[in-house]
Amino acid sequence: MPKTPVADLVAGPVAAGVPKKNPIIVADQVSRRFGGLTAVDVAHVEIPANAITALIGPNGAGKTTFFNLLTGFDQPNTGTWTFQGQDLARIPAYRVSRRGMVRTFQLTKALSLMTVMDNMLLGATHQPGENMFRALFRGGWAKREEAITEKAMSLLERFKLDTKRDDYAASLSGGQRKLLEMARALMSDPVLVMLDEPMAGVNPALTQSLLGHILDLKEQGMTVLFVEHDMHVVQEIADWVIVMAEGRVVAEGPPATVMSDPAVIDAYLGAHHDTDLGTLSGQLEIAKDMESDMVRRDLEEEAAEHGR
Ligand SMILES: Nc1ncnc2c1ncn2[C@@H]1O[C@H](COP(=O)(O)OP(=O)(O)OP(=O)(O)O)[C@@H](O)[C@H]1O
Repeated sequence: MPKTPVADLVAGPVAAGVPKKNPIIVADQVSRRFGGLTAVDVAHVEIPANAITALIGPNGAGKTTFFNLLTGFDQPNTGTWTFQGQDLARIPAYRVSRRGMVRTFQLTKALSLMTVMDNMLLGATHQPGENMFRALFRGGWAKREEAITEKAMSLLERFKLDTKRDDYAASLSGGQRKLLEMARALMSDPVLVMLDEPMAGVNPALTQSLLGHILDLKEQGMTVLFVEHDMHVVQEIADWVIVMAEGRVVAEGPPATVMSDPAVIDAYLGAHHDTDLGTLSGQLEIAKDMESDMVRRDLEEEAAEHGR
């Protein structure tokens, strides 16, 4: 899948907050404070439709909090945003997903104790317009269930998880869990897929396959917004990169431009004074550090969850 040319994405000079030709999300003055800490303070940002956008930034920059706000899992102190032109601020998460905006999570303990197939069927409850009671009253529940199961099977085949359908999600490897999260998200035919660190905890054998699946989403007409620490991944698949630091959007642009932007280098400087930040390889070194941190945390959490 070729990268989308910058000229097709932006409707102004490349800079933080630049308007997009075809924005799927437009956010204004979005802030979230935790006590005295301002975790998110985004003046204006637009996410381009039908493209893959990476949201990057040092640890604690506010990326996950911003994701949580956009998807209704957290409430802002101030701000408004639209999704496909519709006001979405303060709409609860389950309604957000019905409108076609889904996100992935690390699988929670409860979901780990369900089978792979049950996880998929759970994803279907977020179908746009889907409502169990409505389906029952229409008398088409059995048919509907059959169709949902078929859809789940075909997605599991696509993600090479079909042989695991009756296994508990807890028994999957870190990478397979990521695939399951993505497959589950697709059960609701989303317009926008938001992936929070899709590569964290994924071993190299599955990395290429995951990248391929993300590129496929774009090819199928979906928009992808993902948080990622691995700059190799960002370089490889992102059409556009948005950089957050201390809650703000400090830079935006195509991957190559952003990586050499002084504001981005400054944003990463705090924790890494010794690294040569003037070069891409220096930045990649930082990214690898951060990634291994994420991988370690992910593995520790997984081990703690399973009492291993
Ligand atoms: N529920 C919370 N209560 C208090 N502080 C929080 C809460 N959630 C996030 N924070 C703080 O808000 C800031 C932004 O955190 P956030 O997790 O959004 O950053 P991030 O960019 O996603 O970081 P990372 O790359 O490490 O995941 C951090 O200082 C964090 O400690």
